[in-house]
Amino acid sequence: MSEPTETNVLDVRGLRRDFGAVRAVDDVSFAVPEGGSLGIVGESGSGKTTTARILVGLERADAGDIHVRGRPRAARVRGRAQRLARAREIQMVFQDPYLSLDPRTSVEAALGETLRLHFPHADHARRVRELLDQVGLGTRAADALPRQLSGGQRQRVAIARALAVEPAVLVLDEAVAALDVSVQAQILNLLADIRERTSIGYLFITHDLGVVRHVTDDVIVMRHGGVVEAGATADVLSAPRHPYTRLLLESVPRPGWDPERIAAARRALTNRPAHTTH
Ligand SMILES: Nc1ncnc2c1ncn2[C@@H]1O[C@H](COP(=O)(O)OP(=O)(O)OP(=O)(O)O)[C@@H](O)[C@H]1O
Repeated sequence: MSEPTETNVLDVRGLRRDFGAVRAVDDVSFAVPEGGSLGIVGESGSGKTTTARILVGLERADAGDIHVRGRPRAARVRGRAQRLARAREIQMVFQDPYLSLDPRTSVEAALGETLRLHFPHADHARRVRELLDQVGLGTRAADALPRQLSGGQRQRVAIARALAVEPAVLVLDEAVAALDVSVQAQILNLLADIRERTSIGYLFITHDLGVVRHVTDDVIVMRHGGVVEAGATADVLSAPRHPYTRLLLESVPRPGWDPERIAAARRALTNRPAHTTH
């Protein structure tokens, strides 16, 4: 893999994490160019979330390194200034914004709090309006509490709060999985618009190949902690090379979907050694 560069907002090399005997993340490497969008797909337990948690600093890596805009991401931080600088590198949006939004804090107060922490001297009222506008929420939403908003609106608030920090990379961990299909489409369109207007890089962690197809340029497929296939999304989805990727694609329900055939393919795959690459 090439050296970390400043034109890549994110470079990850040789990431590894063991939990006892389980190798949750096994020599995982990838890069996200400026303004790029990478999908990480794989079934439950394949190591996607652990990878994301290492990136944002919720979990430590046993090996590997992470560069943001060509600079090494510190494994440990000391003090407030370093912690804030680190948060400005990578922000994460989770599946359930209920868990990350304080139920007693209005949208405006939540955004204001983040802005005060990171940009104490800026004009916060103006920036709150800009952020609400950027995520398609009118200023009327400013006074609302999380419970007064729909799931899609809450996710817009979570995205606005992440953007408030002006991060280099936004990690979206199953960020649309809990939403209705039509709301999902709205949020994915919103994220695509934001990407067009900024140099932010996206990392979409998802089990949903439909999401990957619509919003990522490149994709890596994870299985048992390792990367079994990587490439341009269009190529990987139209001509998958690894049997596991083919199985994932066949598992997407569609007309003519045959559960028997998928079960047989799954059985065949289970008998293969876990770490074959092609
Ligand atoms: N804190 C932990 N302690 C022990 N094992 C863990 C821990 N976190 C994850 N694992 C194990 O690591 C492996 C990868 O889990 P991970 O959650 O990263 O997968 P995933 O692909 O994100 O799955 P999901 O979509 O269900 O979140 C699994 O075998 C899981 O049981």
